[in-house]
Amino acid sequence: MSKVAIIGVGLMGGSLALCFKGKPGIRVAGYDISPAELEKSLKRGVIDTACSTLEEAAADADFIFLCVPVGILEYYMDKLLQTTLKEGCIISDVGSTKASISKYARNRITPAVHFIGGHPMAGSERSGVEAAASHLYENAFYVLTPDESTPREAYDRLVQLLQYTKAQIVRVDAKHHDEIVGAVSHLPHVIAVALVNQIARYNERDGLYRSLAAGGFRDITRIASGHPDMWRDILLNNRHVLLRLLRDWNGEVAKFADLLESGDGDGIFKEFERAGAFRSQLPERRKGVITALFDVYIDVPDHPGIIGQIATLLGNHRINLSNIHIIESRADVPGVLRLSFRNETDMDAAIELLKLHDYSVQL
Ligand SMILES: NC(=O)C1=CN([C@@H]2O[C@H](COP(=O)(O)OP(=O)(O)OC[C@H]3O[C@@H](n4cnc5c(N)ncnc54)[C@H](O)[C@@H]3O)[C@@H](O)[C@H]2O)C=CC1
Ligand SMILES: O=C(O)C(=O)Cc1ccc(O)cc1
Repeated sequence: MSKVAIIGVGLMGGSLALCFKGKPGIRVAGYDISPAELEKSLKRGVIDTACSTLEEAAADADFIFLCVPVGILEYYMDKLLQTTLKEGCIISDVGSTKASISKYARNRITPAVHFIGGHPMAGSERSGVEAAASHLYENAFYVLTPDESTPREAYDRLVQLLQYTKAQIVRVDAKHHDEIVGAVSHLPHVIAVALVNQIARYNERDGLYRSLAAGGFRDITRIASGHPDMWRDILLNNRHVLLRLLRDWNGEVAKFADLLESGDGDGIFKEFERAGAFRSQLPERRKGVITALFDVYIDVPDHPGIIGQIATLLGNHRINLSNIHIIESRADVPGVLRLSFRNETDMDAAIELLKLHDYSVQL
């Protein structure tokens, strides 16, 4: 029997637990600071055992996953190293930054146990065990950051366990991880928050801003709704990288201001052309560090109750919708409904079902 201990059974920890629970020879124990969250995860069948202390969860564990906010990872690392751990135990984490916790662990870990940092690059703006899902990591990248002192055997053992997540494991140096993830995840979150706050300020003078920001603006700024506690910790932890990235960002914005000031249409054209060319090379339909929504559009006759019918149809087939939005609905024009799913499997199942019920579906 292998024991897996999940410390912090929220969105990420709960999703990992769901991947492992019920697998042959695995028992999942959970610990959380919030007894209510822990009770919820036990009721939902996310963990086998709810532990009231960290020590109880860690005792005899073969794997321990720290799934708590980045700001308290070091505290838990210290606490774990003060308890009696099983020989060969692997401690990992799911924190969004990797350099500081890896360095912290390297300086303290004893030879009998191992620390291998991890970052499953999938998630959402939601939090808590209610949002946990066994498919969260499917087809996503899962970064592991072992260093030269990590025994091959321990790394392989962790990779083998993580096969249950169906994620693609990639090995990356911890500092390199923080630079890249800083650029493709942390910086976009800062920009989204700043942009939303800029518009919110204008809206104080004129409420039309909020009305016209519906739809596309709302979609492209979805990540601004991330959990403030979690993002405070991430940004502070990666602040040296972010300060550099923000200086570069200021440069990009200043370049646009210059082009506008000098009326340089050719320059503006080239900026869009360059961005479009790089963007077209980005992998499509692959889970990245910012969650993609899988959208389909269907023409719907304008009659009351249609949204309910579609939602019920999908619900009856256990297809999870993440959003539903009417794009056009006037008495004389057929409406277009946009259905958003969190993964390709749900989207494909929905397309098949809707076509079967004679809806006209477009991607
Ligand atoms: N939310 C996301 O999309 C992603 C988050 N991460 C990382 O995963 C980690 C966890 O984030 P989420 O699962 O999203 O958060 P969450 O809020 O859903 O879960 C965190 C859990 O930790 C518990 N917790 C908080 N303080 C604790 C403490 N002192 N002791 C024990 N438990 C405590 C909370 O009660 C909660 O159940 C963070 O380090 C975050 O950076 C990584 C990838 C994606
Ligand atoms: O909401 C989204 O799409 C995210 O960006 C989720 C997320 C948050 C933190 C991470 O370290 C990785 C992914």
